[in-house]
Amino acid sequence: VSLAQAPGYVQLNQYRLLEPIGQGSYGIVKLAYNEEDDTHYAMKILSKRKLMRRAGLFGRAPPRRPGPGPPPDPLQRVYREIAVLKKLDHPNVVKLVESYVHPHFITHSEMQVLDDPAEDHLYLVFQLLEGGPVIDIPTENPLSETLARKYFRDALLGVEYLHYQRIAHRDIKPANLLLGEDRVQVADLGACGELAAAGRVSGTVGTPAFRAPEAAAPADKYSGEAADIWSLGVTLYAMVTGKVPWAGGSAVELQKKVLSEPLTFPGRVQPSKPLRHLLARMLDKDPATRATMQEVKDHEWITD
Ligand SMILES: COc1ccc(C(=O)/C=C\Nc2cc(OC)c(C(=O)O)cc2Cl)cc1
Repeated sequence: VSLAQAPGYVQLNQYRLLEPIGQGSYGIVKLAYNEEDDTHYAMKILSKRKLMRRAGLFGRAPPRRPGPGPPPDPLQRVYREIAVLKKLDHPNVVKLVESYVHPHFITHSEMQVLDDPAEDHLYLVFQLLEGGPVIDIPTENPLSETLARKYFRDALLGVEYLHYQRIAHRDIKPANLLLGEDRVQVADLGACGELAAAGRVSGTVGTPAFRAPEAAAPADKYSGEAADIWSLGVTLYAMVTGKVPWAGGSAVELQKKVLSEPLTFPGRVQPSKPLRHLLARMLDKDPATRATMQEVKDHEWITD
């Protein structure tokens, strides 16, 4: 692996790293040009140091959680994410092309992983979805219900596939619904958890405005599928109104609003009656009575 430092750009093997196209708590995503196949890709660059810091692992072993939750070591979690991504194959889930942890090749099972404690970066190469996120919120120009329905149907199929593979996404939001050749793919399994484990491991993963009210509840009440339905509901609300239903304040204050404030449709955008009904069913604060994936798929606004 050559990180040839030519003037102005970084080269990683056959990939030339170009401008940043995505940024988040996970790290950064850069446009990358592959000289071998004359094709552009999305290169997600993770910093091991940042991962360790976010997990507060410096210096002490993490408290071992009971049950099969995701491994606490964030590096192991990323390796697990890579292994999961390599096994997934669905038109509405992002495709991992290859991954590097510069500079030595260590072959783990069927994937090539570079590992070297000295180097801080971990590189994940994805097919480029040139349209980027389906919508950037907040915006005064939300999507029409027709366009939102087209994109949301794709997102539903992608999430249903993850649930079928016993995976909860746990961070669904517009930024993770990417638009490529006229279809939407679900991205970022960085927060995902096995449904079996997710049933017990609630914790505060994901993004506060999109996080289900029960995410702060005792872990036994938490269901990965129901939490994903909630986040899909907030995402659909954002696609058609241009904003999130509850916002502002600290994460704790926001969590309180999500738990206590009713769903409203202020502002000039009044969604259609069927859509308001679907949103109310997905944003039911009680996960036990919230719409299931099947109910959403069969809803009149979706099947229209
Ligand atoms: C304006 O044009 C644009 C074209 C493409 C993008 C873009 O791709 C952004 C993020 N991409 C990703 C992020 C991921 O996680 C956070 C993962 C993952 O880990 O699954 C995969 C991808 Cl691809 C942005 C703007």
